[in-house]
Amino acid sequence: MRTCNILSIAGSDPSGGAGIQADLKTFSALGGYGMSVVTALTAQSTVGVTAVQEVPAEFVTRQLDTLLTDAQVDAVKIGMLGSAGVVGAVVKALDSYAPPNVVVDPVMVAKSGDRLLAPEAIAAVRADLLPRADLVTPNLPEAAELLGENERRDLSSMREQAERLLELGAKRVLLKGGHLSGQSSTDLLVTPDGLTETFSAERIPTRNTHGTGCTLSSAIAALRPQRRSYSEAVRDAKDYLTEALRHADELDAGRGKGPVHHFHRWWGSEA
Ligand SMILES: Nc1ncnc2c1ncn2[C@@H]1O[C@H](COP(=O)(O)OP(=O)(O)O)[C@@H](O)[C@H]1O
Ligand SMILES: Cc1ncc(COP(=O)(O)OP(=O)(O)O)c(N)n1
Repeated sequence: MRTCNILSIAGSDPSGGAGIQADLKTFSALGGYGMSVVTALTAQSTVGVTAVQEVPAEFVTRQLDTLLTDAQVDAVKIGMLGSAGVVGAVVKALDSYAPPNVVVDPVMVAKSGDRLLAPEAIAAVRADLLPRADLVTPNLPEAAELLGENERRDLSSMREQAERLLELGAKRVLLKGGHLSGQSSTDLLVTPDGLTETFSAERIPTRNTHGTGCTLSSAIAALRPQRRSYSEAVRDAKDYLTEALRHADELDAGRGKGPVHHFHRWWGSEA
């Protein structure tokens, strides 16, 4: 069987914990062949982001056209886009090349509190990008921003917010509960047929959670072509992330919130 090509359209994180670097590690660990289109450069460590350098939208288009006129991709993970211009460039490419399995992580603010999406670009993500997503994976603050509502902190309000996010046009919504507290970390998958599935994992007691959102969305993109459904891909992606969190304290990548560990040895089974 041909190895699946998985494309990350995202920003660079020199610390290797999030962004393009996390995505490519995840794709490789899960048996995919990773490709990347860089949308922004960040000067970033485990402590925080000190600067962001946008990639001009025209150059994002050039990267996408050059790659997608040559290679067939089996899934796309979209992360940090930075500006409305880059959102527009990505939307245009999705329309031109119609890649399958588009997973959108609507990255807005890093855990360090630094902004990774211009406030004026949120409207373009809502109106133009979400309707082209097979799955959107917001965390709780991102869901609230997309809906123009307050952040919700309980499962039944999360379910209502996920349903309202579906109305914005994404085919499926995985609302992530990593920002809640408690013994478990629970995410909700809502699909237009009215089904809601709960994915719960042990909450790993570590401060090294840099890149959890990037890792989860790229694991789903890598696994979707290898699984029968989004539900199976989310289940296995969350298992992969939970193990990467469990081993995070083995790394020493800086003084702040460290990255998760893309630990290869345990992973090997196919559905
Ligand atoms: N300490 C933890 N233990 C286990 N899973 C976690 C932990 N923190 C976050 N997660 C999981 O990581 C994924 C990303 O969650 P979240 O932190 O909400 O997103 P983001 O990184 O985009 O802010 C979710 O599946 C969430 O349940
Ligand atoms: C370049 C880049 N892209 C995305 C993020 C955000 O990553 P995420 O996994 O959502 O969470 P934190 O890294 O903020 O914990 C980023 N920081 N940098």
